[in-house]
Amino acid sequence: MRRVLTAARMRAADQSAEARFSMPSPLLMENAGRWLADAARELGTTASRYVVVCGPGNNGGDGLVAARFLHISGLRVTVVLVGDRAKLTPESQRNLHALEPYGLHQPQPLGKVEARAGDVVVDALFGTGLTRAPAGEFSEAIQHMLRWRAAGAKVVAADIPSGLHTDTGEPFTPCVEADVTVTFGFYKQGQVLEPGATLCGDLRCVDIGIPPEAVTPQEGRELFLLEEADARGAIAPRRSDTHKGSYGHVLVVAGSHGKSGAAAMSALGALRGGAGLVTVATRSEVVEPVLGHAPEVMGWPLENRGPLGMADLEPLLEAAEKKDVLVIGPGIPRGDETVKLLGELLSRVDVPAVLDADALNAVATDLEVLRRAKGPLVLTPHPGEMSRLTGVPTKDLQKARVEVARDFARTHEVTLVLKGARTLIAHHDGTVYVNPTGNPGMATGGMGDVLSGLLGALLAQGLKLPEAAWTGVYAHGLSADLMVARRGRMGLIATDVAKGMCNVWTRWNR
Ligand SMILES: NC(=O)C1=CN([C@@H]2O[C@H](COP(=O)(O)OP(=O)(O)OC[C@H]3O[C@@H](n4cnc5c(N)ncnc54)[C@H](O)[C@@H]3O)[C@@H](O)[C@H]2O)[C@H](O)CC1
Ligand SMILES: [K+]
Repeated sequence: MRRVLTAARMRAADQSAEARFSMPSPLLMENAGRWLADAARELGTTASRYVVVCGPGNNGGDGLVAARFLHISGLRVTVVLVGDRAKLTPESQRNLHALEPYGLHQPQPLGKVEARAGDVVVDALFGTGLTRAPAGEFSEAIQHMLRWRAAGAKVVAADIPSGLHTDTGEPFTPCVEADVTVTFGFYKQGQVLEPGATLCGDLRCVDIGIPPEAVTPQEGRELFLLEEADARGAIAPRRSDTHKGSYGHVLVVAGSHGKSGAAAMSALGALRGGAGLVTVATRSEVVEPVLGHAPEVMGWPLENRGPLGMADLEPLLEAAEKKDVLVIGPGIPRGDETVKLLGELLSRVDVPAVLDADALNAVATDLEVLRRAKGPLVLTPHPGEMSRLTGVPTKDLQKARVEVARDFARTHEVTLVLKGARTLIAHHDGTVYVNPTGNPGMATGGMGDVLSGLLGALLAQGLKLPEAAWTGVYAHGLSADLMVARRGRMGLIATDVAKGMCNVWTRWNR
C-alpha cells in the first residue's frame, strides 16, 4: 500500500529530501520532468505536436524540463507560459533559460497555440501549490486544455490536474481532465478520492528521489491507497491437509419475509469468500427460500414472528455457539427491540461481528451498543446509513469522508467501511485505507449483502482487523472489475460478484 499525503506534508517531504537526503529541488524537478516527458511520449507519436502549458511555480518548472527532454528526443514542442514571467520560481527560471539553446525560450502566447487530435498537451500549470480558483489567463489556459482534449488531443498532467484541490479532491471550475497524471513521490489525498480520482485519469506515482524516510509519520492520521499485492498477500494459500472446519463457520443473522434474497446473498458472499461452513439464522418461513438459493447453507429457524427482539436472544445465543463470526443485518425484520437484542447478543458473544444494513439503522438509535460489544466490530454503512449513524447530512459527510469515517471509527473503537466510489476502511487506530477497485456497475441492490458475507468469511478464516476489512473490500471490487472487463457495466448483479470471487481467487492463486 502507498502512503497518501496532503500538500503540506508533500512540501515538508520535499524540504526534507533537500535538507537530509542531498536531493536538491532542481534535481527533483529534473527527475519529475523526465518522467513527465516519458508519459507524454507514450501518449503521442513522432507526428504529434507536444504543447507544454507551464504555470508560474515549480509545477511549471516540471513542464519546462519535460519540454527540453521532448525536444531533445526530436519531437515537435511548443511551450506556453501562463502568468508573469518575472514571477517564475528560481528553478523554473533556470529551466526556462535552459531552453534557450533550442530556441524554445520564447514561449508562445496561449491564443496563438492550437492542439488537435493526435497531439499531446502537458498540463504543468498548477500542482500542489494551487490555493484558490484559477482566474483570468489561468482559467483561460485550463479552458484551452479542456477544448483541446475535446478535440481529441491527449492530456498528461504534471503531479495533479490543474484546478484540482490537492487535499479535498474538489475541482475548482474549470479543472483539467487528464488522460494520465504523473504524480511525484507520493499520492496526494485529492487524487485518490472522487471526483479527483476520475479527473486524474490513469494515475501513476513515480519516484523522483524522495525517500520514504523524508515523510514524517503521523500516527493516527495516516491515509493509504490499497494495492492488489496487499489484499492478495493477506490471504494464505490453502494447505492440503485442511478441511471445512479449517476455514471457519459464519453465522448470518439476516432475512425476513420478502427479503430472503438479502440473507441468501450474504450467505453466498460468505461461501464464495471461502468460509468452511455458513449457517443462516432467520425467521422459520424464510429458511427454505434461503436454502433454495444456496443449498450449501444450513438454516437455523427463529421460531418467533415479527421484528427481531429480545424473544430471539436465547435462540440466537444458541445459534452463535461454536461460530467464528457473526454477520448481522441484511434484510432483518427491524423493530423497536432490535437494538436491545443486538446490545445483549454482542455483549455476550465473543467473536468478530459484521454489522450491515438494518443492524446499522438499529444501532444508530443507541451507539452504546458498540462499546458493549465483546468482539471486534466491522460496520459497513453506505452514505445514507452513515448519515443515520453520525447525524451528519449525507451531502456534508460525502465532502469529508476521510475525516467522518476516521472520527467515527476512533470514537466507537470499531472498523468502519464507508462504502461508495472509493470505499474507505477506517480503523480505530485512526488509519484510513482507500480502496481503488470497483465500478459503477456495482450500483445495484445486494452488493452490500454480498460484501457483508465476504468480510465474515475472511474473519472466519482468521484474518484480523483492519486487514480482513480492506482485503474483502478490495477483492469484492476486483471481482466486479474483472466481470465488467469482459462485458458492460450495466446488468452486473450482486450474485455475479459473489460468483466472480472465483476469478479473484484464481488470479491470486488461492
Ligand atoms: N513535491 C516534490 O517533491 C516536487 C514538486 N515539484 C513540483 O512543484 C509543484 C509545487 O510547486 P509550487 O511552486 O509550490 O506551486 P505550483 O506550481 O503548484 O503553483 C504555482 C504557483 O501559483 C500560485 N497560485 C496558486 N493558486 C493560484 C491561482 N489560482 N491563480 C494564480 N496563481 C496561483 C502560487 O503562488 C503557486 O506558487 C508540485 O506540484 C510539483 O509539480 C518539483 O518540481 C519536483 C519535486
Ligand atoms: K498540473
